[in-house]
Amino acid sequence: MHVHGISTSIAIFPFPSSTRAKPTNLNRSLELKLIDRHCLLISLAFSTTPFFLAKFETMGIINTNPVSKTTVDNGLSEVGKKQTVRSALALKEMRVCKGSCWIWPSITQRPFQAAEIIASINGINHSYFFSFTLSARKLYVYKSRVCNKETQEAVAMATPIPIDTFNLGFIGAGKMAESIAKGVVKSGVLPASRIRTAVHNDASRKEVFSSIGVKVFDTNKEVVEDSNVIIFSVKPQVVKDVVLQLTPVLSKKQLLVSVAAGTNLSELQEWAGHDRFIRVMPNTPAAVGEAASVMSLGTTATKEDGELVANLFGAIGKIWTVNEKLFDAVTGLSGSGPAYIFLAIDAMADGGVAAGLPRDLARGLACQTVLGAASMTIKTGKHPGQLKDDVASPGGTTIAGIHELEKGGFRGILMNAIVAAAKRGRELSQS
Ligand SMILES: NC(=O)C1=CN([C@@H]2O[C@H](COP(=O)(O)OP(=O)(O)OC[C@H]3O[C@@H](n4cnc5c(N)ncnc54)[C@H](O)[C@@H]3O)[C@@H](O)[C@H]2O)C=CC1
Ligand SMILES: O=C(O)[C@@H]1CCC=N1
Repeated sequence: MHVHGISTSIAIFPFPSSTRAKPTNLNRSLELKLIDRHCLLISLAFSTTPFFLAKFETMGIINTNPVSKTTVDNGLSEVGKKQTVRSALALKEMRVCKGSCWIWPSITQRPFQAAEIIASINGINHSYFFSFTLSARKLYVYKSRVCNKETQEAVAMATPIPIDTFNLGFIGAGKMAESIAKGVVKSGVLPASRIRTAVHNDASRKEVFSSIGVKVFDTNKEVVEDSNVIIFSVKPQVVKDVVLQLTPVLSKKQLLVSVAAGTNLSELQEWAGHDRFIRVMPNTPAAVGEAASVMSLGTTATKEDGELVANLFGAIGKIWTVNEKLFDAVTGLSGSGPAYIFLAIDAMADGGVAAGLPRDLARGLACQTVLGAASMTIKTGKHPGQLKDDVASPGGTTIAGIHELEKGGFRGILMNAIVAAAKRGRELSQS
């Protein structure tokens, strides 16, 4: 977050008066901005642009990483440290951090080191440190928790979700929520007592969730008020209304997640007035710990938020992080995919029955065959075409079966199904 439009006056402190009078690149390298009565922004401009990066490297103020100048660095040089000390002393002189003070170093090494120095000189307790990226390469010091609404929001957004005690709430007690809840409880990653939901019209859903041990409220509002992480698991057609209805009770301390197909992060964030959002596309095998999920982080979801969601969905299957533009394709493949395979299993079982097998045996064989083939593809890492060749003996049974599948356009049909589902996801996002 940038500190939008609340600059009332600017004071540049840590440099000798001669340089203060006539700003140079050097004195712009470290400045304190008084951004309101209680808030200060320390802008470490020497790391903001490649131009200054190069400039201050030449001046010997910073040590940049020879490999990457944007992500990792070697920390402050001795000169840079001295500058930071001067800046910290100026802060001390101003008594900015007397009492409480919040400090946000950004993710790179230099601001973090500078934060350490400033904290130590000003007696800021480390518990007030947030490794939260308010701005890629800046450092913010706030005198009090509540400088103004924006600061309050920044504090809330920087508040980590309590990993060991957080409550998980589902808005929409449907099939997908049930699969996730069952999987999460079964995996042991979260006890049922920390999961909440509310039933809407269908009262039978209450029993389904209660039997898992999930706390079922009467209203969505109660779910929101009692949850740190909230998963929107209603249908795409109603997700907008549901989010809008809950916006007044959402807090920026909460992490929001949506599993709705065809609903973009930008829309979700706008409706919720809340950027701490993560979009996930799971699938129902979550219920048995075998989900295939992908996720994409919203604007202010933190690295820790991403880890929390990855941990949650990782406990009920596999999860990948992808660019959000891939979501419709993912929805067509893995989101909807279990249905294609259930259809295939059913059809294979029917084929077995047609060939003379008892129904139970036919279904068991079909299921285990699908499971075995998927597992073998993953475990061997071999191309599925190679594995297919290994099954099909010359002039044998398999190639006779494959011949029939190919005549019916088996592969093309499956490909079309995924493309059609992806297209439908795109349509939903545009409607
Ligand atoms: N079912 C699946 O395999 C997958 C579903 N999804 C997504 O998950 C979401 C939910 O899908 P399903 O669970 O299949 O649907 P579902 O119809 O089983 O569940 C939706 C639930 O939301 C409830 N609901 C409706 N209006 C509500 C409101 N105003 N407040 C609270 N609850 C309300 C309904 O009563 C229903 O129980 C959808 O957005 C879907 O795109 C994503 C991946 C896979
Ligand atoms: O059919 C649907 O729309 C949802 C999304 C992915 C799976 N089920």
